[in-house]
Amino acid sequence: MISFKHVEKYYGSFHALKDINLTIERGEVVVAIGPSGSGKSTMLRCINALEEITTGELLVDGVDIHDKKTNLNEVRKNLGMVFQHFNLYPNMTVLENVTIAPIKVLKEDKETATKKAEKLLEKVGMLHKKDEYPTQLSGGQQQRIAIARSLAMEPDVMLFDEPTSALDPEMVGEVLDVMKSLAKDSGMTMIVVTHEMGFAREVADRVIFMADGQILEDRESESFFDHPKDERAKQFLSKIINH
Ligand SMILES: Nc1ncnc2c1ncn2[C@@H]1O[C@H](COP(=O)(O)OP(=O)(O)OP(=O)(O)O)[C@@H](O)[C@H]1O
Repeated sequence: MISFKHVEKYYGSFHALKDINLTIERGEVVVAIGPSGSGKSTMLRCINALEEITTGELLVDGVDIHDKKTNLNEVRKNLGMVFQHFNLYPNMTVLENVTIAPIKVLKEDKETATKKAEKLLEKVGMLHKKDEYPTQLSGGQQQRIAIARSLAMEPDVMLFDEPTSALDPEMVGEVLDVMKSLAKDSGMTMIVVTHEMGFAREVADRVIFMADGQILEDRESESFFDHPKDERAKQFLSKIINH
């Protein structure tokens, strides 16, 4: 469903992604880990063309998204993205934040969009806040709403870019719990960039370890955590675990 073939990415003269080859199948939960600056976010952002690739090929459901002729809006409808910062609309209620895109983009009528939004808000434990405004809510609550907002577009794939790293520690768990249930109950294809190793170990089917713009490991999660092969992956894990 997502396929990188020999993808290279430069920012000016800086080589951010080096020969990335990666295939992600429908329903897989893939977690990308690695040191800061290793290219994880860049890789994720290339998938919905928030970043352009320099060379190589990147297919999403068979569509070459970096082909100038591709209608990116169509492709992006199927790719939900949750960022570190939640970017909710501050002047809209929680419910309006979740219904706006389905009404405007998917042309759903208000009643259908509202029913769907309420179900999703219930799923992320935020239905009781539907008439409040984002600024009245905690970071963890806002991030759960951001997840509901993405899901309202009924994407095939959810991309998460360090969704818990801007949160106070006591709020991380509630967001990870929502993501866990999404991974386990919905069969959603998910690609998650995170520093949360417990989450990766528990939820990921596969782990990708990146360093210096390269994928150094791409393996089933359990085997990766039990026996990392790459020296840098070993060091990375031992540093994180000893912290
Ligand atoms: N717009 C940009 N212009 C120039 N360099 C960039 C840009 N975005 C990212 N980079 C550089 O590319 C490298 C990879 O960045 P990226 O954000 O993908 O790393 P990351 O692994 O996600 O790191 P972190 O865990 O800190 O978010 C970094 O060295 C970063 O400074």
